[in-house]
Amino acid sequence: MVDRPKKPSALSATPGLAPQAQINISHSNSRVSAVLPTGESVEILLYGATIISWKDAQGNEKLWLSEKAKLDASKAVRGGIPLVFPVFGTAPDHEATSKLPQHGFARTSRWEFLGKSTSESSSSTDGGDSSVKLDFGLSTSNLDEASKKAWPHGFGLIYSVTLGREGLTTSIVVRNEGDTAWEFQTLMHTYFRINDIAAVSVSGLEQSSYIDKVTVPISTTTSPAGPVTITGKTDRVYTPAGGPGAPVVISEGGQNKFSIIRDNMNEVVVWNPWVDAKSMADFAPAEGYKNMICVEAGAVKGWQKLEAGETWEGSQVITTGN
Ligand SMILES: O=P(O)(O)OC[C@H]1O[C@H](O)[C@H](O)[C@@H](O)[C@@H]1O
Repeated sequence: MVDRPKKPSALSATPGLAPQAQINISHSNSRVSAVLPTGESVEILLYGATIISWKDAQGNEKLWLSEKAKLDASKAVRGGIPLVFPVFGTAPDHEATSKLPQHGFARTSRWEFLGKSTSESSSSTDGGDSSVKLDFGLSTSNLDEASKKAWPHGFGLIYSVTLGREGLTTSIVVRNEGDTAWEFQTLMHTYFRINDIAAVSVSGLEQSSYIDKVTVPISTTTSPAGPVTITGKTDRVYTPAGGPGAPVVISEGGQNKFSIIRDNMNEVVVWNPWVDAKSMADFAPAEGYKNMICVEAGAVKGWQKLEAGETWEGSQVITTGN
């Protein structure tokens, strides 16, 4: 027997063979998932291009998903990261979008998976992909007849989900593919999973103007100097004073859990339905409002206008831990 003290053992010794992110298409071509060699993972429904799971290397879920969320394309998903476009809420006074359902059609339309556009390899000795980017597309031709009729504009969206070891980035490119100008709003409706809402605080929203959608009538005010805590039904549209580049941080028990920085998304919506969750048919368990907080990056105050042929891009970068 030949002794081979230096037999090749590590794939990472050969850069071309470094472990890659694994992409899997499942559930009759209706879901896409990606797993990094280090174990982080993300799962996306083509229905709405809704991210329904994001786990760290240890398998800990980062997003809250209702136990009664519909994942069969019958209703917008309650949890994960639904994508709002071209209207946030409803806009009865904005004629061009007034016929659309709450939060528009992007979250209830079937997107196309455009594939893995890039992956980055780590240069460290453990080798392998340290991130992977998945692209999804939606354009006028993908819409059902009702949506086309309600919003008869030529458009194209590319939504990119980048899974990394440190976090998750979502970005959207909006393009006017028609021959007249139109306006839109967009938002990434992230449901963060937390253990106990009573221990959660959100910083980065201090001394910022916000619209309070819970008061009757809706009011606009400026937040105090301290971080935001949630002690009842909360539905606010903040324009953080620090601008998109200043992090909005969700802490629990004094520990940073998530940090969000934004590009071109000037607003941050903070939503927790509190005990109203009990009257939402797809919200389960009813006490689940204690385990979630929506902190949503968006461009939702006023409208983004695109002339024919123009594009707009917005994104959020979510990192975990300190
Ligand atoms: O129930 P949905 O249509 O998914 O909306 C859920 C929530 O989305 C946003 O956070 C809005 O600010 C809320 O007013 C709304 O209740």
